[in-house]
Amino acid sequence: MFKGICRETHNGNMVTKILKIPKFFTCIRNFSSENVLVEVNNKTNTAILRLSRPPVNGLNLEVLNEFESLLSQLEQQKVNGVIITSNKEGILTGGIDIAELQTIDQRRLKKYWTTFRDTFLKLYNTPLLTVAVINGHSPAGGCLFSTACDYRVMTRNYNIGGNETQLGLVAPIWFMDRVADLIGHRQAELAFTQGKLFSTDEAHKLGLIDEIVENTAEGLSKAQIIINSFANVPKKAREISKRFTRQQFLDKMIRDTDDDIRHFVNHIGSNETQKIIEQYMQKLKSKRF
Ligand SMILES: CCCCCCCCCC/C=C/CC(=O)SCCNC(=O)CCNC(=O)[C@H](O)C(C)(C)COP(=O)(O)OP(=O)(O)OC[C@H]1O[C@@H](n2cnc3c(N)ncnc32)[C@H](O)[C@@H]1OP(=O)(O)O
Repeated sequence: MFKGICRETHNGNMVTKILKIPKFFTCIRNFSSENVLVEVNNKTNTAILRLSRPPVNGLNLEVLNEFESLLSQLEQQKVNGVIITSNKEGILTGGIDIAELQTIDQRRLKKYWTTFRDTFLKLYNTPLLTVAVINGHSPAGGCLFSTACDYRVMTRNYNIGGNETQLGLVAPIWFMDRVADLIGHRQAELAFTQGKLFSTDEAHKLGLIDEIVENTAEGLSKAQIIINSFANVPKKAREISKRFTRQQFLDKMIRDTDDDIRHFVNHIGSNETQKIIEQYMQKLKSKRF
């Protein structure tokens, strides 16, 4: 017997069921964590990771730790590809859970930012094939994490980009670098100085995303097609090529670790930024944009 976990919503409550599935019939391996649902299709050996942290899949410390650990498990299992999406159509993630930024405790800020960077690096650096199915809004941290994937498809009529400047915050330089890799330096400069969120169409025209899809189902099947298209590419050569094309960015990010963490702690931990964050949270709650 194979044990799987199935999570369903009944009358608004999340219910977790332990399933006993005869090995012979199993086509899904399922090892979800608290905030990230995972299923691996035994036939295609492809994993789908669905962010599942109501209300907006905010990236708090727990989500980041779970995500990083699940990716490590999938690397060990040598899956053929990983598809990253949201369990809630309409929002990939609202980015960093702002509650994590509402502190001047330097040790907490340092811990959060170290984990945030490590999780991004894990995704950016994984030898696995990764496809983001952006099935909803993807501001700030959400956009950043999707740029770490090898390929991005996005459903229509949502927004993606680095909006930090609009909030009175400054995005990390490596987010700017990564976006510049995809859309070019000039467009990245305009985007970050304005804190611009792009529509799906705009993001596609610029190259921030690779393809537009109509809905999550089409996104998932498109992602599988992309993963399949690598089936005949020698695995080792693909992995080394991925590493080589990403090496320069990686080296810079690692070289700048101490400066980046210090800037984050000083920037977010200042009373001035704390006021800005507090005001933004109030606006968000009262929907005054
Ligand atoms: C000077 C040197 C500097 C050096 C480097 C420093 C580096 C600094 C790094 C700073 C980086 C920041 C990156 C980020 O990710 S910041 C977060 C940015 N995210 C956003 O601005 C998104 C805000 N949210 C939205 O736009 C919308 O909520 C949504 C995601 C489009 C969804 O809209 P929808 O209408 O469906 O839902 P609501 O708006 O009603 O939201 C539902 C409840 O969720 C709360 N919420 C939303 N987003 C967040 C969030 N990111 N964190 C925490 N909470 C969030 C919202 O308030 C609602 O709560 P309520 O039900 O209690 O009212």
